[in-house]
Amino acid sequence: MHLTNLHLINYKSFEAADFDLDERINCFVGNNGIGKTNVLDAIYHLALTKSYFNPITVQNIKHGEEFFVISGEFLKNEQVEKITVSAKRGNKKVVKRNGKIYDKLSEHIGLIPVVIISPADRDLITEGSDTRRKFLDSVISLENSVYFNNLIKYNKLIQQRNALLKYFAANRKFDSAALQVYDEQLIPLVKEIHLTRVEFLEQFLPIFKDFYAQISSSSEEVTIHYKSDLHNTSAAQLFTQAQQKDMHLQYTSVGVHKDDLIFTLQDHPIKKYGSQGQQKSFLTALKLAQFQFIKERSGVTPILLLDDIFDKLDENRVSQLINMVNDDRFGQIFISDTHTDRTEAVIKTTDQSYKIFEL
Ligand SMILES: Nc1ncnc2c1ncn2[C@@H]1O[C@H](COP(=O)(O)OP(=O)(O)OP(=O)(O)O)[C@@H](O)[C@H]1O
Repeated sequence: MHLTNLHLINYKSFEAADFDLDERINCFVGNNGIGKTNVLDAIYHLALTKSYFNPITVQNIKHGEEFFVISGEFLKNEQVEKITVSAKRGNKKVVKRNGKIYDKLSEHIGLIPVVIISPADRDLITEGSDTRRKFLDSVISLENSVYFNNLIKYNKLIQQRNALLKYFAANRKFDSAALQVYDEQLIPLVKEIHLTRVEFLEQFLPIFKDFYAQISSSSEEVTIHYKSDLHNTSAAQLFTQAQQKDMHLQYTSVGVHKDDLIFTLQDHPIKKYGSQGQQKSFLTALKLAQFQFIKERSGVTPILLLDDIFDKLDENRVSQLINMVNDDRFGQIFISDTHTDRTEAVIKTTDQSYKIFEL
């Protein structure tokens, strides 16, 4: 699958732009702030119906304009898929597939698999546990709709349970039986979500470690620990034990919405002890493992968006990375970089067709 052309109107910094794309490698080069990342983001937007960098739709409309349109033609299984995403101030976003408007944007997810590797991924290391859970959930959900639906049910029940705890506090009462009605519905969901996460990580971890070893060409030991209260305590016990605390806090303090992933390098948290290059290598390996996982499960090779990829990596890691993507495992790739010469020199070492767009 690949994108053959991309057309933008009033998308972020672009008034109008057209790109006829190469089937393999496309590089967008130019100075800081020129719009390289915006092009990659437009492709992400076409695939996943939202921006990777700014989920607030109106803020993706060019300043002073009323609407944006992104359209692109993908060639998938020898069929053309024309996708259009448009948004007008004050109106809902419209996504069309071959001229037909989707009733629900979620119906589009999965048609065009895309993986982005960007400096913004550092949030996965620096930010709170919800960022890492979102990543974990998005990778699993893409190929497991039961998991996705369980998560939706679970989150709804937690919201309702929290509302009940607030009601108890406001009315100075406590009804353990009413709380248990929620706990009984939550318990099987907690068990399933926890088990799916454990099983997923067992499969994902070796792929991730393998990519890290390739990029770093070293024996630096990296791993991902799945932190969860559910490893040692049953869901039923957890909810019962936390009842008093939850009453006091007025929210549910235990459950799979408190799980986290701990990223380590040589057994130490990478957040505190990893260099910038090691952190970038870690995140790149994480995203490439996501790529591999989606590819294996869906049978479709995702489009790979490499934003500012050469920044902070030493020459050795850059060349390892390029060696890796110069492989039949990968399909169409988009790269953004500030240096035309550097990009061209690196890309020329591959035996792939490429186009360079100077912005
Ligand atoms: N809604 C918008 N309307 C107009 N301009 C916008 C909008 N949103 C973002 N921009 C502009 O887009 C530019 C950023 O573009 P982008 O992030 O693609 O740059 P870049 O070429 O990747 O830069 P760098 O090399 O620094 O990463 C900024 O100048 C920003 O002001």
